[in-house]
Amino acid sequence: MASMIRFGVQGHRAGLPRDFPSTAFSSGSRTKLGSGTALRFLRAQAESAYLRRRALRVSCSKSVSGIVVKDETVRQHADGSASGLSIVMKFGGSSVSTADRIREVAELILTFPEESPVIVLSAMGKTTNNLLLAGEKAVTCGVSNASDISELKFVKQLHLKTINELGIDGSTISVLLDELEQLLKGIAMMKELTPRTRDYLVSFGECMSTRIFAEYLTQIGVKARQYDAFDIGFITTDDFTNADILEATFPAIAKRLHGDWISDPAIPIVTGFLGKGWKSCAVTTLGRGGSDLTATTIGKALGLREIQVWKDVDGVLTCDPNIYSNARPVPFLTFEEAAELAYFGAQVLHPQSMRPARESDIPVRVKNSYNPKAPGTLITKERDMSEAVLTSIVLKSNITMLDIVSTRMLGQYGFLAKVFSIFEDLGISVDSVATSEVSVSLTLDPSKLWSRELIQQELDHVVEELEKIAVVHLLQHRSIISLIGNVQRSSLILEKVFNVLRMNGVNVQMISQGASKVNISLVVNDSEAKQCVKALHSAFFENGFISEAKEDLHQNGLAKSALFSDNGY
Ligand SMILES: Nc1ncnc2c1ncn2[C@@H]1O[C@H](COP(=O)(O)OP(=O)(O)O)[C@@H](O)[C@H]1O
Ligand SMILES: N[C@@H](CC(=O)OP(=O)(O)O)C(=O)O
Repeated sequence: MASMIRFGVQGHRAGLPRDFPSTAFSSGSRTKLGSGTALRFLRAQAESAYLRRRALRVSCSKSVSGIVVKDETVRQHADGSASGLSIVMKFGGSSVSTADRIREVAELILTFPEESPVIVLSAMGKTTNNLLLAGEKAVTCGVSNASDISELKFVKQLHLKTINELGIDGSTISVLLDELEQLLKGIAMMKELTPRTRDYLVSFGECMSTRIFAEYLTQIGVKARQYDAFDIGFITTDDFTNADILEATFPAIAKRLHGDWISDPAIPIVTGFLGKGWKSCAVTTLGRGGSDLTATTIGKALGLREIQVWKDVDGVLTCDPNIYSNARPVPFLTFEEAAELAYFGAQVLHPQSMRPARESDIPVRVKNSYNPKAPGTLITKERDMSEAVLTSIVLKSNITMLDIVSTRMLGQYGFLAKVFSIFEDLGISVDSVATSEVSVSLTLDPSKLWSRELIQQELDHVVEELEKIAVVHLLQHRSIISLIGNVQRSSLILEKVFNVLRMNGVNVQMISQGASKVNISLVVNDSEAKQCVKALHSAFFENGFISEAKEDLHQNGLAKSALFSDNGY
């Protein structure tokens, strides 16, 4: 077995200071990594750890000439970088779906020897979906059949096969798999799957993937330490299945990760998606895709240089590639644009994930773990908008829309206030709104619910309440097409949009240009939505629209001096 990199061990080698760590990397390791890459990484890690320890010692020493060094070190401490942890790299389920993928991700991390990353992992492949299905089946299958649930078998087989192929000790995973089976039997016995149990159930996915990855790194000679987010200070609300991170999380995780690294440096491997409810002390989850939020939270807590989220696509794309394969990468986005995009349905980022990054102004890079050379998307506070027109088109389907018309006469004040107080009382939030004095059209936000669909009972209740003050039309099976871009140029965008939609025989049922300045939303029928997205994509990104937009900009004298590139985003 390969020996580990050990920081701070005694030993003196030629040309190095007495306290320089000895770095060992066994040539007999089972790893497929190029030994050059791994050695470079290990050596750079050892060097930077040595320099860091030295800097810390210097800052504490009375004989230091000048306080600058000390101040600098203290500042670095405050923003986390003195710990040497410089970036956070999050890998989603698709990036760690098999043993081969885990090897490739390990190699990818080691190709950045100058970085000391915190790693955040999601569950392997489709494990979360399988665990959820297994839980649903357990409710009705009976205790004696729980062990035979096909999704449980699949999850077991995937993890055992991975351990086997990586050649790591699987004892901790076997224990977790046994616990998982026991849990499903418990659900079968109770014939009930509460949101709290659901969260505990899905947590097995991340708990297993991170243990496997940490053990694999250890085996190839890279010192790593696994962390369960709920044990290191990820404190959340008790909204099971969709918990919010509380402020106390930031100092808690900084203290833990920073402290451990200083006393015994090892790459932290943290479970994405999970937290601990502040009242219940039970495991919570941050909503589907929540590992992105784990990564940005760690980035903010430690004041890291960059947050990287590694996916299976070349960054944020001009539209969902599953809808239209001509989608292409968007090189730059602002936090605001990325947040709107995520909120309005682009699966690529968790809706809340931009908040910690924006608050701490840490750039987020979306990269492809299958194609690391692709530049990806860089998300920052500001970007040059002089050339920007449309950036991305997002589709959110199966939306419910309400047309609400006041039964009172014109001039009645307080109508909108009443409408929104009903939504507040029922705990339902609203996506897009268009209003007149006596009517309001709005779409309901389904994102707070696990299934992402409002249940009929809730809808009936909303309508019942609203009908006390208005005539209400409930319109289901609608889609919101969100146009993320430079709303300063909305006339140009809308001219094109309405041309395209008219040519395709589509009527827009609601339009909303929000205060955000980056988003115009259109509501159309579900049945027409995908076709609209394709047509809009072709018109904006494929058929010379960018040249038209440049021409328009010149003619209108909005930015005569702006220099245009061929890239029209
Ligand atoms: N605008 C978009 N840009 C990029 N990917 C998108 C977009 N809209 C939807 N997607 C989908 O999001 C997927 C990546 O997000 P996700 O599955 O959450 O990644 P991971 O599990 O690796 O974190 C892509 O494979 C793609 O199918
Ligand atoms: N495993 C969780 C959390 C997550 O973030 O996953 P991913 O990074 O694969 O989207 C989920 O499937 O929701």
